[in-house]
Amino acid sequence: MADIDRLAEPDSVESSNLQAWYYDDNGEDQRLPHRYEPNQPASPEKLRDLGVLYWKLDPDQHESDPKLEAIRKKRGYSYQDIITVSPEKLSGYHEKIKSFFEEHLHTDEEIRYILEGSGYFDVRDFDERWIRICCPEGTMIVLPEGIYHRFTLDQADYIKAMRLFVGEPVWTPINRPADDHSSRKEYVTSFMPSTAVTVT
Ligand SMILES: CSCCC(=O)C(=O)O
Ligand SMILES: [Fe+2]
Repeated sequence: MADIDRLAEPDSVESSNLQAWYYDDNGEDQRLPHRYEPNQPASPEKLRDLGVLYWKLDPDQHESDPKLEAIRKKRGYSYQDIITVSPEKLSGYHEKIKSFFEEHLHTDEEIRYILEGSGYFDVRDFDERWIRICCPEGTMIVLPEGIYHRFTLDQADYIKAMRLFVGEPVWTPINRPADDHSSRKEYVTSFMPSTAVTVT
């Protein structure tokens, strides 16, 4: 394997220290962890099967990180900017926070690298359950095109994240229902177990 491929390889199921769990929809503040009692962890295999990729990186190195460079090059991430989400830093904070938490998909990958603070991405599995992915500082996460998801801050109310994109960025959310959208159909065909083609 070439060096760049090796460097750009997502964290493996074995090496992952990502925390994810099934979301207890108990009506409480979205910023709370929403773990079941007892907790129901979602495994790295499960996230892999849903097409979610992640890396643990060193945010102190983000301006000159060979690993980040390798990921950008390998995956064609030509665009990057930095977004800070907090009541003080983000204009239109209340509307944006609300729209981030509406269940939606995108016509491209959603790529975020958490430089400071923390938050939660929730992704839908194929049994219609939410999986909450804890994203502390240093987490780089890729949600595949067409996956239903949402984002919330946690109770610290602060995240600073790098947003990456292939080409000119399109941040538009397509709210659910979007089952007939080509990005959704493509996602379902690629990742939903019952539609996977078995060759015997
Ligand atoms: C973690 S970045 C803030 C959220 C966001 O940009 C999004 O959900 O699109
Ligand atoms: Fe999104």
